[in-house]
Amino acid sequence: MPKREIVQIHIGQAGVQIANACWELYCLEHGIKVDGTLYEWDRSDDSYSPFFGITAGGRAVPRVVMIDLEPTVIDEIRTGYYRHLFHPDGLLTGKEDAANNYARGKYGIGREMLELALDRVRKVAEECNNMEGFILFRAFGGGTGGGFAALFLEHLAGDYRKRSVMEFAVFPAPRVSTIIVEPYNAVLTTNSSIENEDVCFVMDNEAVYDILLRNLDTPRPTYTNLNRLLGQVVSAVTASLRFEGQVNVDLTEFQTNLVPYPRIHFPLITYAPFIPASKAFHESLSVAQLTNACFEPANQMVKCDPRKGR
Ligand SMILES: Nc1nc2c(ncn2[C@@H]2O[C@H](COP(=O)(O)OP(=O)(O)OP(=O)(O)O)[C@@H](O)[C@H]2O)c(=O)[nH]1
Repeated sequence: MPKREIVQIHIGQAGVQIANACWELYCLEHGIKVDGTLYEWDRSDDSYSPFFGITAGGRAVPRVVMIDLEPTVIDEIRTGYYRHLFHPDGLLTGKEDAANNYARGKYGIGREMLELALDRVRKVAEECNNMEGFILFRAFGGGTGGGFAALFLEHLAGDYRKRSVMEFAVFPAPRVSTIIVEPYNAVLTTNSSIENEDVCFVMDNEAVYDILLRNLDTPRPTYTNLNRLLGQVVSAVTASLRFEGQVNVDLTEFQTNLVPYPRIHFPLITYAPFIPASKAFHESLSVAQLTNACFEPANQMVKCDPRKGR
């Protein structure tokens, strides 16, 4: 039986910038160089195979499609450090963004991009032998991440009915926001997420910002810092999909274990330990300490109070 294969889809500015951090980390974890060649190819270790395909020439190619309605963010990848890693067909851009407008992303310019986006996903999916599902990354508050992604998800769920869809989404933060209409976009897009996805992990920038500020000695966190931390969390969540071990699971098991009712599928992520680089070599932690830390509100990736149920 071939190993499971998972296609990752990054939508909108936030989705694509998080992709930078995630794929950088996956490459480091699996010993893959910036051009896709492997540092030491141990044929018995195929832990990269859920996320990377391998060409006849021995190069690892990420199973990924990145979609944005405007070109600048993806152009940075096209010209950046990892430009040789990604398949050019997996990078899809339009000319204008959705201007933070859900309707523009869903019914306006987003609609024109839909067929092409689904086609690119189909191309990646057809190269798999045992595709298990999709992992989506986006921001609920953007016009592209909210509106276009909602439209895209409806069609994706229709085309791949039996495949799991898991998502990591940036949820609008309660107090800091760059876009005034973010809450509207998020509410509108939540419905598509409830209907068309199996599990959706939400994170908010305010919570991650506070973690960087308080626990990781980062005085002025930038999007790169936020995304690297999110990348770390995504890597930890997906480690059990990639590496062999007792907790090796597939995408459907995530759903079985974490989702009590199909429509209530927004697990809260907490992470531990957060240790700044300066202290990393001086700390030792027990399982009990780590477990307790996971129940600390300061370690949550979303600003909310679970005791109040919201
Ligand atoms: N964590 C993180 N959040 C981001 C990043 N870029 C934007 N955001 C957040 O994403 C939300 C806005 O969504 P964007 O992804 O910028 O918008 P979009 O989906 O590209 O939509 P349009 O710009 O309207 O086409 C805001 O809450 C931003 O704070 C990023 O690189 N990392």
